[in-house]
Amino acid sequence: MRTPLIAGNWKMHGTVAETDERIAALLPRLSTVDHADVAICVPFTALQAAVDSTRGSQLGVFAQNMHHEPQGAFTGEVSAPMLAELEVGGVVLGHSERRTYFGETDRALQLKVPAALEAGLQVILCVGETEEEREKGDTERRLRHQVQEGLEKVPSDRLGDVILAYEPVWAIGTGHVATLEQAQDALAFVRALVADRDKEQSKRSRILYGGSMKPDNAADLLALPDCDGGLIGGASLDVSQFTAIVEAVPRS
Ligand SMILES: O=C[C@H](O)COP(=O)(O)O
Repeated sequence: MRTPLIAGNWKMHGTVAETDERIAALLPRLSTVDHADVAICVPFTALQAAVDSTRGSQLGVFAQNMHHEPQGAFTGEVSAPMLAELEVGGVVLGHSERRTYFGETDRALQLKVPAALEAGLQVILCVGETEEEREKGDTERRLRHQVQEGLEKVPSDRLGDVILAYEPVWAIGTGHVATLEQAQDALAFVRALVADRDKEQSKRSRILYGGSMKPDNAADLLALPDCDGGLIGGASLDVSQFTAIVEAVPRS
């Protein structure tokens, strides 16, 4: 009932030329994929090229950030209507790198998430604890805060439209993937937090795992009961690895 999503977060990788080249290699390998949604999240400067070269294909294109206001005196920022005008399909919000390096706050996300939905964009809202928070036993407290704040201004009937990505910060780019038990516990906890707002909507919520997902661990993670896909960083830059992860999605 929930279509799995495999989203490749390219982060700050991909000139226009590299984007065209990678998409050209990727599309033929996705032509038989009908069991999952697949998307790439590319830098702002590559969005137009990515939209143009994926038009009519099953590969979606997401941005990696946006401002909550539709326009205004916010030098260097890009708004949700601007992304929608480019025919970008969605946006990643609250990635831990934005929280850590660029001061992204839960309060800002409270405004960004509904603004993106309002503009017709899909949203992948990232949440996850640091290593220190996990060691202190604060994982659930951290996730509760991030999920509740991020969804606070989302109307109840749109809650299930928000894709959540559980990404333990200590697993991102480290090769140190969460155990299956850690991942399932956190994914189920995130779904329960949505259910606290609206149980029916929580059954629609797609919840992804992210953090060192690779071809050799993807099948086990993607088979977890509350795992509806993956947000893939490093491995998404390699067409063979990314395709292998898409192929690892269970066919129901
Ligand atoms: O957005 C993706 C995550 O940060 C995961 O990155 P990674 O697969 O390189 O660990």
